[in-house]
Amino acid sequence: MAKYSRVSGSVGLITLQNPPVNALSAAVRQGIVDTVERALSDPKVKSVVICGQNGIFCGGADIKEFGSNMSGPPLVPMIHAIEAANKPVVAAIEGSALGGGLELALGCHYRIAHSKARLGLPEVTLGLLPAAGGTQRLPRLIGVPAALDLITTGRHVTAAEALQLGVVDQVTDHSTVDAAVKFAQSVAGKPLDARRISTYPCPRPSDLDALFEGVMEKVRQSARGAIAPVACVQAVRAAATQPYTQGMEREKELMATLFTSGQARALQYCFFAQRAVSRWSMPNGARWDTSKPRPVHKAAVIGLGTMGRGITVALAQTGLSVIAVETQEKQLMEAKQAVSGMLERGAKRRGVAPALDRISYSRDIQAVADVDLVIEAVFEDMGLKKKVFQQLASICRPGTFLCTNTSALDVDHLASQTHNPELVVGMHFFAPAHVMKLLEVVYGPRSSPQAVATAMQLGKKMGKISVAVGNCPGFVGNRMLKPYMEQAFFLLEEGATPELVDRALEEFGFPMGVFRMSDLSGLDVGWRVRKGDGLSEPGAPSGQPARIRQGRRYSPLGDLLCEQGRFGQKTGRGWYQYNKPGSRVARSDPWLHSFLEGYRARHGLVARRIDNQEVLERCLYALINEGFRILEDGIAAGPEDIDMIYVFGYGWPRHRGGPMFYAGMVGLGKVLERLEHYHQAHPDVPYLKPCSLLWRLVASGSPPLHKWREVIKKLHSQL
Ligand SMILES: C[C@H](O)[C@H](C)C(=O)SCCNC(=O)CCNC(=O)[C@H](O)C(C)(C)COP(=O)([O-])OP(=O)([O-])OC[C@H]1O[C@@H](n2cnc3c(N)ncnc32)[C@H](O)[C@@H]1OP(=O)([O-])[O-]
Repeated sequence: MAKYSRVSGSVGLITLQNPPVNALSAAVRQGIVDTVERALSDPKVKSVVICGQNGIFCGGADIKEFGSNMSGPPLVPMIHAIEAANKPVVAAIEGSALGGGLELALGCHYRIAHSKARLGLPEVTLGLLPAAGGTQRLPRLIGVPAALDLITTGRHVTAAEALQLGVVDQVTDHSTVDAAVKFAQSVAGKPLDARRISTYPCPRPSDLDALFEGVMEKVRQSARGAIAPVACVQAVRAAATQPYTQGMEREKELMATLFTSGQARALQYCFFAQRAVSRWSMPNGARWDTSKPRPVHKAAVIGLGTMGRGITVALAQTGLSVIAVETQEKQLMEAKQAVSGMLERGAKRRGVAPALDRISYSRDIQAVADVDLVIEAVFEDMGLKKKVFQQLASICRPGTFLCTNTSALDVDHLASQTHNPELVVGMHFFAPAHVMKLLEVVYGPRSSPQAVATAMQLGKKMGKISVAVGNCPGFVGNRMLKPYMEQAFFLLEEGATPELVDRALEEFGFPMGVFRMSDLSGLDVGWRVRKGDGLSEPGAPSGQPARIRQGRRYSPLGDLLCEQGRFGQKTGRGWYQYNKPGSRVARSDPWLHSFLEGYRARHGLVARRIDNQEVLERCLYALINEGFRILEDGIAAGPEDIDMIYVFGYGWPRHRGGPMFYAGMVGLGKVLERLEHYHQAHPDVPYLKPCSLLWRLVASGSPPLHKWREVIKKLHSQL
């Protein structure tokens, strides 16, 4: 919908009306066509202003319409009509002008933005490209390199940067509509030919081919198999090499290749899933809209190791006052320095003052007596954490929320160390905690909805994608990682190499394969967990490490490397070799290959040829199968929760939607059939045994993902 009014006597004011972001739905597009026609035919109107209701210009095309048959007037001719108008049209940009919203503004003759506005063409993040003239008008307005940057990254720019780039003509700190109306009056009657961007020649950088080859190479590398960024470069190239009309044809052609692609569906699924996970629910019926968070003004962090420091920075950057506690003097001094450095670098990047004064440091845990919420981040040892929770329970004032950053330990067991287990939840950050977007908020059976609501709200305040999950070993992310890693180890036993497994996973889109990731995070981390699970000790009478533990197949490969001090990057040797401890460039290690051959010979294993498909099916389907068990157990409320955890915390390629979305794309029947196939081949690997929820979904015709919750609900009601 678009509202029309005449203001200041001679200005036609068109207001887009489609809350919350005035997306260009069919009704809004029709409204624009009608109101523009009205303004142009109204003799009293000398100029026109287009603005958006509720302080936001336009969030672009209506993404919700993409899944259905698009109706209503198409965008391209609608914008052409505005550009061709014989009266000046001024866009008054407040809040956001994104995607089709910015393309609409680029069709206008002038653009006035509020200083707090954000502008951009983020279509590439939805697996698309700017298909309403953005790839043809923006390069003509701001030049090819700048346009390539905005279109291939999809990043939002501030009004100040937009002015500097030439995207907008004026920036105001006051009412943008008033400024735009005044401006529109000032340009009434002035010639417009020089303001029709599509008629501009596109500046041709002298080294055009070299520029595009360079950008294409960079884009292909960072895209990791995503097709939209490549198409964006091709579309802008058309702007630089062809007349506008042909360029628009090329833009349309390329968009057609993307619009129905699986990647576009995956990325648009992620857009909505990212927002859906904030609408959390718990098996006991507590929900986001019925549980009121309690405000947190003062927080504390206990333990200033790597995670504690990152959490302190993330909290301080929200403007909260933070008490950072570390009992070891040396560790405290190092932490102070590290935290200040992280805050200063972050502030410089964001162009704000560092929140150094928000943090006070102490060696005495008594200092946290008066805070609203505490996050414990001491060493991952249950004994130590229990002691800290007992101390906090006696020190903190009544009602203080006690949160733990444990990545796998039993949150409810820690809650038992206090008198108020309802105030205890897990807040599982991912390293580096001030950078990684994911936060698993872990509720135990006694955690109160208010504790979960407060932790979720604090997560949002820290700019995190917070996902509420139930308490179980490894919660969601690490629990699914176990079968994934286990399969990778088994594949090495059967003939694969770390290079082959990692290459298959990186070609799938992961930034790092499982073995390079293991070398980065340290093989000793997993070793400690396996020891904790009582898995990594006993050897067979033959002296050979047993390959059956706790009644299931087990691969001691990781343990054997750790026993030789091969912890990965930190020791310069792991699954790969590195120039020196701490260096990051992985090189194949002949020692590792002969070690694997020796290991297979000792265990009577015969290496066989393993291809990428088997690597992907075994590693990813085992992980997905555990995802179905997690849904069955009610640990995660829906597939979106699992998918956002893997996209934001474990490097699952966003253009593949997430493990559960991917399973739907592959076909649940196919996933089930392949798991059965591998389980028959490896009956001693329970993680490959298809989960009953998967059977049930396939039996009910493999419903689309958004219908899974109904099947899960029915399953729980029958349990
Ligand atoms: C031809 C053309 O070339 C092409 C093809 C296109 O134009 S493709 C489209 C390109 N546009 C985009 O990529 C911009 C997408 N939106 C955003 O980046 C953000 O929304 C925002 C504008 C910066 C506001 O952020 P926010 O934090 O204040 O609120 P929110 O929670 O994010 O959003 C509030 C609510 O609005 C919904 N929403 C937001 N943008 C939407 C859109 N473009 N279409 C439909 N719904 C949208 C969102 O799902 C949420 O719904 P619900 O969860 O409440 O039910």
